[in-house]
Amino acid sequence: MLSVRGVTKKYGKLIANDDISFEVNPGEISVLLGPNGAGKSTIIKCIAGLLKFKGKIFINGNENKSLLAKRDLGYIPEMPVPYDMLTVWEHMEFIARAYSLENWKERAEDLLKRFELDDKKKKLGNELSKGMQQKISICCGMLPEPKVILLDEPMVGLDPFAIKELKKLVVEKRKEGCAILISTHMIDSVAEFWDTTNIMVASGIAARRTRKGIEGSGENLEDLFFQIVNDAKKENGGEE
Ligand SMILES: Nc1ncnc2c1ncn2[C@@H]1O[C@H](COP(=O)(O)OP(=O)(O)OP(=O)(O)O)[C@@H](O)[C@H]1O
Repeated sequence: MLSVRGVTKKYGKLIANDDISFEVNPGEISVLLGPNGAGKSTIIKCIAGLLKFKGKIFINGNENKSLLAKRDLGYIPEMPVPYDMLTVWEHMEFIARAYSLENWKERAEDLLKRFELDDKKKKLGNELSKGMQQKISICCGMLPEPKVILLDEPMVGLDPFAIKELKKLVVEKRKEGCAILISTHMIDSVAEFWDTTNIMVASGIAARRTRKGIEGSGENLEDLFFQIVNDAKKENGGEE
């Protein structure tokens, strides 16, 4: 389970996350929606332990910067950063060693196959296309079988086959009981499988919904998103 409690993150004077709280339960796919600059990547980086912040974040009950929390956490960043001088297969080996994984080779082979990297095992990180970099980043993030998974704009740069495979993988992970947080602008790309959503506007959470709630009220997630963002803009004196 992921628990974010009262997180505030400032970059100098700019408040990027203002007292953010939410939870993602095991077996739940939660989507973080919001316009550019709303603060989605910042909260994901705070959860991943990459930024200092005020507040508390727990991964399965452990503070996010602890080793126990890191063991349970998988992070697929918005911008993949493969190691230039490691081959695709060496990326898998590196992660396996870093996490002291046992019996990982078959799983690594399977992941590489699913994302069509199995014939590119000898290619170096700096020889990969942007989409291939994103794919290796997904494989690296998933190899340790994390229980809490963060995906920041995961579909960007992927071809339709990889998008389909990633969606399948995410749904499988939900079935296995993982807590999954996906940040995206592409509402369509998560329409089939989201369970809960937090809509971020101007560094805060402007609305939360469950799929059941939306379906019960006859609302549509995309219409709701535009309405909430436009209302927030009006409140802030901006244009609609
Ligand atoms: N390293 C940084 N230094 C200073 N300001 C930053 C930094 N990173 C982000 N910001 C600012 O923090 C705010 C939130 O940015 P963030 O990247 O979290 O938004 P986002 O919702 O992920 O946006 P996008 O959808 O465009 O990726 C923005 O105003 C951005 O300019």
